Amino acid sequence: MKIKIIQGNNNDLKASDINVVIDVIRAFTVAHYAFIHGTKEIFLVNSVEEGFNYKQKNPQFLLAGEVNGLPIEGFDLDNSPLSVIKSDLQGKTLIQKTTNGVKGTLNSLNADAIFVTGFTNARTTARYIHQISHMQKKNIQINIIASHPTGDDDLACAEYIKSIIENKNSVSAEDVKKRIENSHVAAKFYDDTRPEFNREDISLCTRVVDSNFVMKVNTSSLIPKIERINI
Ligand SMILES: O=C(O)[C@H](CS(=O)(=O)O)OP(=O)(O)O
Ligand SMILES: [Mg+2]
Repeated sequence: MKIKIIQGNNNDLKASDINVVIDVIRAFTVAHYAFIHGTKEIFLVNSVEEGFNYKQKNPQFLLAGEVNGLPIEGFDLDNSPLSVIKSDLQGKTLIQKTTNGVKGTLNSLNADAIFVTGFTNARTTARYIHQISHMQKKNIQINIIASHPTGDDDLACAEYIKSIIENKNSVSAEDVKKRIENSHVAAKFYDDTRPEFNREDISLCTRVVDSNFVMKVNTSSLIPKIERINI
């Protein structure tokens, strides 16, 4: 098995067996809590305009995401896990647009299987990938994409996932949590002059939330979507 960690949301990746795209702060933490709170599926779009166009055709869908980390006028949800856990998302379909996680995923579709995760579901996702990769006969190629180009939050999580897939378990969850909290990406959430960013979001991003599902991208629809795969 070959596992490569790649940073950034705009990589030109060669075809692989499995891609795992990580966004801890905050897109795939949002996605994980959204599924826990009943979301059915999450379509991924590259731009605000694409989101509005898709919503126009499907007015019952909810738009979620950010530009520069901030809420988007006309969207139903921002990119905050705190907002998500306070919302009724039972049976809802979301359309998600974010800077790193969503963009990084839409640029990582060249694989037989694509998973997304934050830290909350990292261990579950890594154990699942460990399992399925050992069921394969061939020497498989796995890319772990830490979607923030420079953020240690996603990189720490990528190293954690890699160590679990390899069954080395050499990176502790506690260390990853500290690296997420100390990453430059997290700083604005602790800055009292930026009340639009809530530190509770980082608290929600740094918990292990055990759940019985992984988040897999379905590329067979016109617009790729994240689905909940029960394991
Ligand atoms: O809203 C977020 O957490 C980020 C944007 S920024 O890094 O805060 O500007 O988007 P994401 O795609 O969730 O990394
Ligand atoms: Mg991020």
